[in-house]
Amino acid sequence: MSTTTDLTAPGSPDEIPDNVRHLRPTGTDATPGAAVETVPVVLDAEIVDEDQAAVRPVLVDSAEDTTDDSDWVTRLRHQTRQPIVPHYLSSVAEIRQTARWVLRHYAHATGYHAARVPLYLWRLAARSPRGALLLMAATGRWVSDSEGRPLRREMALRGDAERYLKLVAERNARVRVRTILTLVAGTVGTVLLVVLPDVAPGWVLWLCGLVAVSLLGSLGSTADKPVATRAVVQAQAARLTSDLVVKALTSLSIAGINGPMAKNPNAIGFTSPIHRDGPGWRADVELPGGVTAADVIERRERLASGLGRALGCVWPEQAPDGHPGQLVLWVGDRDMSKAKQPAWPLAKGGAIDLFTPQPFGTDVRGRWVSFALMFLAGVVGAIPRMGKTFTLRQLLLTAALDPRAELHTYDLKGTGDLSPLAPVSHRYRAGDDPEDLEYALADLRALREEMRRRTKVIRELPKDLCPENKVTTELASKRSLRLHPVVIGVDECQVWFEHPEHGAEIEEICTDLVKRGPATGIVLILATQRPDSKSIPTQISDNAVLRFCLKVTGQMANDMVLGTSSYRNGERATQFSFSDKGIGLLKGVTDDTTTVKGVYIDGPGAETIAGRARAVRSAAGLLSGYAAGLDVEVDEVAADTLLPDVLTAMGAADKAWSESIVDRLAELRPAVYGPWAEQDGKDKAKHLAAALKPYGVSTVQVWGTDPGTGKGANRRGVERAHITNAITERDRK
Ligand SMILES: Nc1ncnc2c1ncn2[C@@H]1O[C@H](COP(=O)(O)OP(=O)(O)OP(=O)(O)O)[C@@H](O)[C@H]1O
Repeated sequence: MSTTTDLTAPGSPDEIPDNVRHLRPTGTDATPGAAVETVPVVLDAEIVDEDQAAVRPVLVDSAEDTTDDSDWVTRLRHQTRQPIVPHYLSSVAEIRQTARWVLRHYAHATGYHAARVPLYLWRLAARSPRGALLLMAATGRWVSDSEGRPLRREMALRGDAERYLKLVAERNARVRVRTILTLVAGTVGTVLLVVLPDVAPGWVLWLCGLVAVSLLGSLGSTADKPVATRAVVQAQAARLTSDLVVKALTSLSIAGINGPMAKNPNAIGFTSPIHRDGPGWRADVELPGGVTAADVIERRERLASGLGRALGCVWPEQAPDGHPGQLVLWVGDRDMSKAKQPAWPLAKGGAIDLFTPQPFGTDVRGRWVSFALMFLAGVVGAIPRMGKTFTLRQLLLTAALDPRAELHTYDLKGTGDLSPLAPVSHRYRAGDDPEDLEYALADLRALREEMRRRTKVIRELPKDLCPENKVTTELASKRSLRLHPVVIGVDECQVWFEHPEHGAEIEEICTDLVKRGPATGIVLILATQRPDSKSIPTQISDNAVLRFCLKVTGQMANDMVLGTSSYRNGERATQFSFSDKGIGLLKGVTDDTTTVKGVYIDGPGAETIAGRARAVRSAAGLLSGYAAGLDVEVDEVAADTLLPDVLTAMGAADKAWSESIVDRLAELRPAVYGPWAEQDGKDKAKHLAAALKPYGVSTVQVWGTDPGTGKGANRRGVERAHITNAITERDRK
């Protein structure tokens, strides 16, 4: 119900009732101690009706309001208009969701009580004797006018004979009338009891009996044992009041708050009344000048203590469009980490399109947060055991549900957390053994080549097919163009970047993929438990669009994942507790940085979803690579980079002996070409000739000088022009 408090009469601050706090218009510059123009608004009074709709408070102009017209207009401009249509009626989807919820709620309640009717009848029957006794006792007290007894005794004790006699006379008259009424009612009742069975139909008798038993049974029930139990148990969450918010904020020991509060109890302002917002309360707080929302966010734990709520219920945020001193405090009815999350919409259902937003997680208000996985590169960071791998796995499962997407899955921790994705991955490796690293490196090189090919294809496409010079869902569906989404997921990516031998090259390729990949349909998502500049090179983290930061312990790690200055701007993943598993700050893919809880999908759950994704791919003939049992050995993958490697090994020469090329190749990539170089000269040449054959390159006789003997000789070798022609031909295909 809305408030009925009358606030129309302005008065001095002393005259303002307790339940009124000063509402400071948004954007007011509030310097400590400065006279702040404020508007009283009812905050503590009940402002929410049963269906939790916020009702406009009664706003009253300040008594000192002598500002001129332009001030008045400015103030109006700064006011935030509340939506005319309540949130739950704001769109067809919301209306449908609300209607569905209401229907389901009442259907559940009806079913619950209907199933318990026999139990309720039994309870009523069992309690009716007690009810009958209580009714008789109450009737006896009423007839004997027992409520007047204390008064009569008082008069007798005082010796006030006149009043006593008056009271006794009144009592006698009352008792007489009530006795007659009781006798009449008793006689009518008895007659009805005797006569009714003969004259009334059976159902009337049953109905009368039922009504009598129900009434007596209800009378015989006690408050702690009601006849009907609750169909829906509501979480007991006390209402958030301005006093509570102010008390909690002053308990944070922030000098910038406590100082001004000592001088002016209204130093903390509210830019709009506290109201219901989803399953919780929202307070829009204007902090005293000099205090930022970040100062409060940093002390979330103490704030929760001050509010007397579980930590998982208290979510302070910097107001999205406000100044740094504006705080949005959302206090949920239930702990976010324990509240039941709705079922992930992608857990069931068919194929999806990665170019359209897909649900990722729920925000603190329990609403789905969605974004499209295409055109971004992502970084997921957290301290261990907070849900980083689960998040990456969920993102890769989302990708798997688009049958066109080619997955490259790397679990560098090697525990098999990403193994559910193996049946849908084009490339898959778990572990960080040297051969795993070689495999990944070869794949990355091939991906860079693929990205180059894609940029060329996109550049040459007609403008009407590719107006934005980037892949579209239509282009991705054209198999002949080979522009399908490529999603690379790497868990514990620091293993790659810190590798003493290949780290630099991997970093270089990943930076290229992060910068140029998204437009060509290549998405790279990196997860690390140690977000620092070594684990995720700055070049990469700076260019990532999607950022999801679960609990971290310091400013540096926070800014590594969320971007420079995020911590200073109040985006602090340090605020999460150890129980906030799967909860993090999501940045870059939604309008504002949002606290989001990812979906909990355990191993078997992930296998089921991946199984579904595989079935769709299989039906569409889109299983490839590892998933199709066609994974390649490191050597074969390396062949993809063989031609550019040979060019590098030849340096500026137009022709070179095969054995010299093999020796330089072995220096370039020992893990791949090292074994080739262990053979003698002729075998080295044969090995290279066999490797080049699939590319249509033949070796030729080349005149050169033996570095050992210094003598000239004719040996098998490679011509530079043959290699460059083969590269051109391969790219053209
Ligand atoms: N969205 C979620 N909701 C609830 N619990 C979750 C969620 N995500 C993860 N968890 C819990 O957190 C635990 C740790 O998750 P995960 O293995 O992803 O952490 P991690 O950060 O990758 O750890 P490590 O660094 O050791 O690999 C999981 O076992 C799971 O119980």
